[in-house]
Amino acid sequence: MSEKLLEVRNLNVRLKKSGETLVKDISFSMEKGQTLGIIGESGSGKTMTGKALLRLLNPRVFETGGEALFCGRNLLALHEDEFRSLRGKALSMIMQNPMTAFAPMTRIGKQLTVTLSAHLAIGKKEAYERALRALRDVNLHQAEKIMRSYPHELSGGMLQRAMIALALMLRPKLIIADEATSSVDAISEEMILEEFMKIRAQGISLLIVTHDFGVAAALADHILVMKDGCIMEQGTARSIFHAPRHEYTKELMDASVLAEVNNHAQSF
Ligand SMILES: Nc1ncnc2c1ncn2[C@@H]1O[C@H](COP(=O)(O)OP(=O)(O)OP(=O)(O)O)[C@@H](O)[C@H]1O
Repeated sequence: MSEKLLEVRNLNVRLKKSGETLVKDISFSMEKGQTLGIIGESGSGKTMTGKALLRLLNPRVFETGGEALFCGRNLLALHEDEFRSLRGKALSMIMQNPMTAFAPMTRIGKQLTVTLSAHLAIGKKEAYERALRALRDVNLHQAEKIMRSYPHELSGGMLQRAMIALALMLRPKLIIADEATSSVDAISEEMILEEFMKIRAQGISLLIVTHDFGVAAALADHILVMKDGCIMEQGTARSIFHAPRHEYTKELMDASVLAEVNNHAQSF
């Protein structure tokens, strides 16, 4: 029998001040090893959904309701300490802007080793060796040099890979990736997609937030389509791509194909 990894029930996000609801009682679930793509146009509530699950929304601004059971524990209700020990270890994230994942004034190596030491009972040398291995695993060959570098000394694509290394280091059960390829060039995008494919092959579940049908098509086995904070449709990638039921999904797919063609045309 398949094992539930994440079960989201009636998740909602509201702006405290205006009372506006940005995510409207959405429900979905993920099985172990599954890759789910959340797709929708700008402003549809994809990022809010990912951030709500990771508890990254400022509680002074946003109110989050509903349940998000991760391995049976409600992420939204866990005590801060419990949640912190889960985030990074069992649950990690890859964001659109890798600069937000790293502290700007601390060398990459220090950030990786501190993360490892915070979660595992290992010494400094072991942490250093593991961090090096994690960087090499994502094809960052000059790993020693990268360990000595500050975030601003790396290219966008390299930093994105370093962030993937950081996310993978503790062998999480689930990685939430938000527009992870949006801020890099086409070559880096291709490489990052390859890294995601490797992550999938290791049986780690992925929740991919993207506006790009191409990214979702390359990676996801299940798709959830969002609009105005609601789920318009969800199902296997095959069913969504081959027989979309909703007009909005068709429009999104057409827009994505058009963008792809335009990108291609610009490269000539
Ligand atoms: N800090 C904020 N304060 C108030 N409203 C916000 C804030 N951030 C986002 N929103 C609103 O929440 C809604 C959902 O935004 P969200 O960022 O989740 O969209 P998205 O689907 O991820 O789009 P994009 O791909 O452009 O990031 C939008 O209407 C947006 O204007």
